[in-house]
Formats: sequence, C-alpha cells, structure tokens
Amino acid sequence: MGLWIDISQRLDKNVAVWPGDTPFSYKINWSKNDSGSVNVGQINMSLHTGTHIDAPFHFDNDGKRVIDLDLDLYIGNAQVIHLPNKTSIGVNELSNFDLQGVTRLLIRTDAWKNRSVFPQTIPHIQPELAAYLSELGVRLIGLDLPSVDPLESKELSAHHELAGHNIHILEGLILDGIGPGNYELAALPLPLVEADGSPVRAVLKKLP
Ligand SMILES: N[C@@H](CC(=O)c1ccccc1NC=O)C(=O)O
Ligand SMILES: [Zn+2]
Ligand SMILES: [Zn+2]
Repeated sequence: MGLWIDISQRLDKNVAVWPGDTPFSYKINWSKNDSGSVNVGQINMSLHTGTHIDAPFHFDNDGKRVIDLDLDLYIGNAQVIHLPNKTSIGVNELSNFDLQGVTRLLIRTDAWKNRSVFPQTIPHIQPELAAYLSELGVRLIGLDLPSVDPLESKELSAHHELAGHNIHILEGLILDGIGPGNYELAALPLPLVEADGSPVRAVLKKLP
C-alpha cells in the first residue's frame, strides 16, 4: 500500500451532483479507430461536483477566482478530527479539541452515508465558527460534505464568514476510515483562470 491515501470521490456518471446541476459525463470525442493514433476525451461537469474547492467568486462577485488562490493553502500539514452525529458544527462542538497552530482542519462527520445520492440534510458550519478558527490560525477547512452551509441556504452565511476570515473551503472529501490526527494534505486546484471552483485530487499521508 502506498503512503498517500486517496480521499477524493471518483468521477464518473454515477457521482452525485447538486440537485439540478450538470451531470458528470466523459466521452471520447476522437477515437483511436477514427484518428488512427489516439483516444481524445472530453469531460463535462459542474465545478462543485465531487471533491472540490470553492473560490470566493462562487459566492461573491468580487471574490477571488481559482487562479488567484494561494497554493500554499492546499498543500501541507492538516489535522483530522471526528465529529459524528452533529446537526451543526460550532465553537461548542470544537471546544474539546486542541487546535492551536492548526492551519488546515479536516472534519470527518460521516453524515453523508450513501455517496451515490445527494444528501437530504447535512450538519452545517455555524458562521460564528469562522472567527474562532481564524484566531487559532486555521486557513483551510475541509469536510466530507457537499457544502459548509445548510443545503437549502441561499445566504450562504458560513461560506461568507469563512471567506471574511481568510479561511478557504474544501468540500466533498471521503474521510471514511481516516483516524483523527496529523497528516500531510495535498488538494491542488486546477489552474482555471476564470473559475468559481475546481475539482481536486485530495490525498493524505499520516505524519508520525
Ligand atoms: N454551496 C455549494 C454549491 C451550491 O450552492 C450549488 C452548487 C451547484 C448548483 C447550485 C448550487 N446552489 C444553488 O443554490 C458549494 O459550495 O459547493
Ligand atoms: Zn463548492
Ligand atoms: Zn461551498
């Protein structure tokens, strides 16, 4: 077994998408039979499908696009914590963890049980958590959920508060079987110039 653990959702036509959003598709536009030399494929997908990062432009017309994001956010030490059976995640839920000096915080909720269907309800991040986390030095929050806000939210208060405190968002992780502790994380966005989000290949390596 390799050292790096894949914590990304697989991308194929069965991946769950936000209700009403673009289904994932892959097709071969130019086949080896036709071209005589190569298969050339094309994917069509929403940038918020599967394991992905949000750029602030996703929820703020004046916010940063994917190309403007600091890559240092998406590679480096990360702390994994377990918070199962919560309806929401706020300062109370995190008060028993020592998060001093944590730059990247990954929260395993286990709340999205059947990943082939979009969840009906998820535990959301309480907007007040943003100030608390930024005080501790957190710059990236990652979750095993499709959003940091309630699914029906239009205000996206947690997205806005996190961005307002310089905390970036990683969504749709698979953290099944990942124990709490210290890891090295890599989850780099693509160099998409105009985009509001990007799929990532998220991987973890356990640190001693
Ligand atoms: N907040 C979600 C995405 C989201 O809100 C969304 C994604 C795709 C299509 C519609 C969406 N929201 C509609 O209200 C996210 O940050 O990924
Ligand atoms: Zn998103
Ligand atoms: Zn989001």
